Amino acid sequence: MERTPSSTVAPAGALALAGVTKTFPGMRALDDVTFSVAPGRFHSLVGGNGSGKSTLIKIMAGVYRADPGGTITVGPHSRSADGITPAWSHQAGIRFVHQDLGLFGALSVTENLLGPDMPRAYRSIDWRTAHHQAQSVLDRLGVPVAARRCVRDLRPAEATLVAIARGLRDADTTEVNLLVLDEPTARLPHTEVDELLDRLDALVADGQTILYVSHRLDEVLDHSHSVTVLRDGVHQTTQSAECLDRRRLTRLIVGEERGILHKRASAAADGSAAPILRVEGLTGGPLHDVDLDVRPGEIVAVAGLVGSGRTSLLETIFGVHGYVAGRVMLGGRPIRRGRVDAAIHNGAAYVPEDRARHSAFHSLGLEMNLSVADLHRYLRKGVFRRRQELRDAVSDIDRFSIRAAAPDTVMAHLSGGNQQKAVLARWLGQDPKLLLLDEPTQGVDVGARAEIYEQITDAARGGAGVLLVSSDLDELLHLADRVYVFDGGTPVACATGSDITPEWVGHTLFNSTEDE
Ligand SMILES: Nc1ncnc2c1ncn2[C@@H]1O[C@H](COP(=O)(O)OP(=O)(O)OP(=O)(O)O)[C@@H](O)[C@H]1O
Repeated sequence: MERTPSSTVAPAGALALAGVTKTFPGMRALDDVTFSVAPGRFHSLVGGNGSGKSTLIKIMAGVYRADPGGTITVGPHSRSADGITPAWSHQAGIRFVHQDLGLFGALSVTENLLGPDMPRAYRSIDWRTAHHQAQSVLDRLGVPVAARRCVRDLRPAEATLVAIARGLRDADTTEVNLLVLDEPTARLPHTEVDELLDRLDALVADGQTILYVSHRLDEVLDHSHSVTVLRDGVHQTTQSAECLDRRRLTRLIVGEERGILHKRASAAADGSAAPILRVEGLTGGPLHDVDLDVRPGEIVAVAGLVGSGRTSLLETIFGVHGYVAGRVMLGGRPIRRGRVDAAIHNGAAYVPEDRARHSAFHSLGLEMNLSVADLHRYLRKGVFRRRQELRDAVSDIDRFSIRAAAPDTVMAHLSGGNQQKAVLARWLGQDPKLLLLDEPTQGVDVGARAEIYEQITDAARGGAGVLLVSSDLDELLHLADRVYVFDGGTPVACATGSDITPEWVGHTLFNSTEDE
């Protein structure tokens, strides 16, 4: 392992990047990025979609090779950025927790923590010692989870803490200089976010350096000591979080010219109009006797904890799943159960939560991903109007601030947030009668978030009904005319207009689960 000369040795736990550049074909993802992080700090790395955050992390992990010229220093270990391998990264004491936690759901916490290092007795596993070892790691790190539990039974915050504990399990015997967390709260219900962040604060108080990637600016501002902002692959600033507020940080991320989110004016729904969506007695899968409706121009939100049936509700309405009882009416007409084509034909559009897996065509170009829901628009007399498709793609790219090298860039080469924007653009461009949106701004940057809210509000203003699932409390408060709280696959409470308050949402969510 290379070492820095003693005069430039960074203190243990510190990170220093100098001149890190990464070029993909047709795209400079990182341009001469230089910044450093002091040891024992909670340091956030923020930036718009496609600004280069993941690329930087992948270089530090040895997944991508940087262009020649840069250097990365972690504690006393230093290496040219184009020479980093996964083995060097591990030896230098960098540990990663990715958004996909990489845990094995069917296995116990102990097995996930110890992996190949499970203690053995004769020819089998010494389970007693294994659970004991795993439990002492969890206890040392203050993770309130029993080692014997099965990972699939953990709440999302608990699972994230177990993934962190796996990264730090050897921190008492080996050097762990840096813990890198890639959007760890993106998939957490808002009720569990504080639990995770409090634990991270405690780790930092014990001296752990954390590099925290997030689009959630309130978390960044409330918990970080310092913040680095990337924009379009260029380092904008590294400064103390104390010098920043939400407005300044937003400006640094999106540039001066982009607006900041404003409160939605008021509900625009026509109370006398017939519902665009009516769900009656819907029962099937986790859903139980669900009644709800959405009127034209109305944004109806569904809140609930993980497992409350929120996503199943949208999937069932869209025909992804069948059901055993009840009915779904779109525009006054019953929709055949389990038929996505019937739902689309009757004006429904669906943006799923896991867009990367369920909605993006990774090997196709961006322009095809945008046009795929309405291909016949481009067919004239049997000829496919390819140029028009590309022109429309250019306009969507501009409208949704999608960062791509070209309109026909392969989808797999877009950043996660840009893939999400593309899927949203695909459906919002259709003028649907009913928009089914599952966590529409998860992983989307602060500038595009405002844009997406405007598009959703515009769709409602144009007469569409919107059924929105969101774990983001601000999003619910900003957009919803009406909120249903789900628990155990059924609505347990509903509030409208000014009755939708953070207290009401929190109280209803917790009380409904306590009653179980
Ligand atoms: N394998 C690849 N091939 C080509 N271009 C790529 C590849 N990976 C990333 N890029 C490009 O590099 C740029 C930076 O992407 P990156 O994934 O680092 O962004 P990010 O800041 O993590 O964004 P997000 O917040 O959306 O996750 C993007 O424009 C992306 O399209």
